[in-house]
Amino acid sequence: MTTPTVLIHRDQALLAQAVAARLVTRIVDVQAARGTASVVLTGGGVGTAVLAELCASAARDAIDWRSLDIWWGDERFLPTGDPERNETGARKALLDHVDVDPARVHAMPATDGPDGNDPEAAAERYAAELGSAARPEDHGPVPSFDVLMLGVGPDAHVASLFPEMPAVYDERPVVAVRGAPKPPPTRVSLTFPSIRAAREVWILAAGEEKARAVRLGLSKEAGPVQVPVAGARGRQRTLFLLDRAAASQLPPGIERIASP
Ligand SMILES: O=C1O[C@H](COP(=O)(O)O)[C@@H](O)[C@H](O)[C@H]1O
Repeated sequence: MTTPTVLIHRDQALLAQAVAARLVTRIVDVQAARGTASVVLTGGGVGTAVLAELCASAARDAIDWRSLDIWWGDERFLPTGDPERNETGARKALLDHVDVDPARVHAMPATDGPDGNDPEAAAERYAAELGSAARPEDHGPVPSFDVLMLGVGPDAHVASLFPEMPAVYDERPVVAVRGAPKPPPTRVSLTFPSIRAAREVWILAAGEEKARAVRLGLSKEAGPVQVPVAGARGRQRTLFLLDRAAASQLPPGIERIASP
């Protein structure tokens, strides 16, 4: 697993702008090299703010939107269009405003989808969709995503992998989560093996309430079972992209790069 690099921006607004700019550069670079790129989106405050900033940026036109695969790291298992669904937030902030190929927007199933109110079946369906997109060179059941973004909860959860819950031990690519401590209780989530298949994992956190989770995620004090963010690492690169408040309790010895 890669050692994280920490980048600190002044506040959440600047963090979201900087991550949006970084995302454009990453996608454009990958598309220039390979023709297509893949990103995994996150829900949550910063993740959605990044998409809104990307939508507002003139540089968004540098992306070949039709050659981009869009996946999700987790989803709240609710009906299509529910405002609490991560998909709904992403569509409103960005996807409804750019020329994506609908066949390449891989939303996680909703409760009104083909499996109805069965999150285990929805998880299996999403795993199958990921499996179909994986190529031999990925050497695994999911694609080697070019960028996988994750928000962090104050309890250090990432995607819908909550501390000490069964999903943190699961080796399948996608799991159903029942009884999540943060509403809604029923969710679908990528697991650690799928997250770690990504070439780059970007952890996004803003605000004082995330400072402890960020510190634990960067320290050796606890492992991924207790501190899921500590288990989220990319194959080639792991970035912790923070605002100053979220970075206010970093463990000693962590290399950090700060912007004004
Ligand atoms: O419920 C969720 O929460 C996390 C973190 O959200 P935040 O608003 O505290 O940043 C998010 O990453 C995840 O996708 C979402 O389902």
